[in-house]
Amino acid sequence: MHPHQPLSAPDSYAAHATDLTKVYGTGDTRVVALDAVTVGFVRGQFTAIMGPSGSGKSTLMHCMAGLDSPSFGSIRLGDTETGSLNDRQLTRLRRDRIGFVFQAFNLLPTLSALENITLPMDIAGREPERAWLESIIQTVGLADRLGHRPAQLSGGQQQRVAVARALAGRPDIVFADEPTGNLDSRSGAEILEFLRGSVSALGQTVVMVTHDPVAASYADRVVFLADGRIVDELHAPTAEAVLERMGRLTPAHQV
Ligand SMILES: Nc1ncnc2c1ncn2[C@@H]1O[C@H](COP(=O)(O)OP(=O)(O)OP(=O)(O)O)[C@@H](O)[C@H]1O
Repeated sequence: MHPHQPLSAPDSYAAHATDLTKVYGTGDTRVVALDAVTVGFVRGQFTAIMGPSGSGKSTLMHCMAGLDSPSFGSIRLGDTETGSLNDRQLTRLRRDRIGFVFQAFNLLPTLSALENITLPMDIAGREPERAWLESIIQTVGLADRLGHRPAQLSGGQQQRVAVARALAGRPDIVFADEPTGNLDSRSGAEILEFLRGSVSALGQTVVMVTHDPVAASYADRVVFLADGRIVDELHAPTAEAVLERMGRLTPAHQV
């Protein structure tokens, strides 16, 4: 062993991108959405990704989660280089090791809350760990709603189902894309508390794209993107500090 190991040894990252570049289109329509981004998400941390509209937040998340493929560069999830996987292996990795929460909940309308929560595991043929599942259902406060269909639940309750679904399989990492974007501030705060609690109490790793400085203040770290590059980061952020940094990144014509 080398006596001077770096503080963040490679295996301390749940996900890591090196020189990640994504180019859409060609010629006149060519857009460099990500420009040689190198970033790591440490296990057991809650990271928020912020930046002006079009700065590459969703592209970064989609590439890291294996929903989109990089033009150049490499991505590691745990110790797996995703570039070396074929489509089937990538689908399985997404299913087994990644949890997703989307702005639009994405629940299946014909299934009950409980069936939605366990669906990814049912598809994978995995038995949920009972104690874990029950603790998640308790934590998100859904115990008395498990038989309800999504249409019988409020937006906040539907998003709680989606968070429980993302956590149920104990994924290596949860990616949340604007999870509070469709919620009133009280329901949004609940969802952020659950995500925060899954990191602090359960050791989950969460990466969340958001436009909201208050939402970002629940994270351990905020990474700021502008024009496809990481331009800044904040640790232990306050909403005020995030707002101030965002103000410096947003071009005057967008204010
Ligand atoms: N499928 C696509 N085809 C072509 N261009 C795309 C595609 N997806 C994204 N882009 C472009 O890449 C750039 C980054 O987009 P991205 O959606 O990652 O930004 P964002 O920061 O998530 O924006 P927003 O906050 O508005 O959601 C933008 O210029 C966008 O127009």
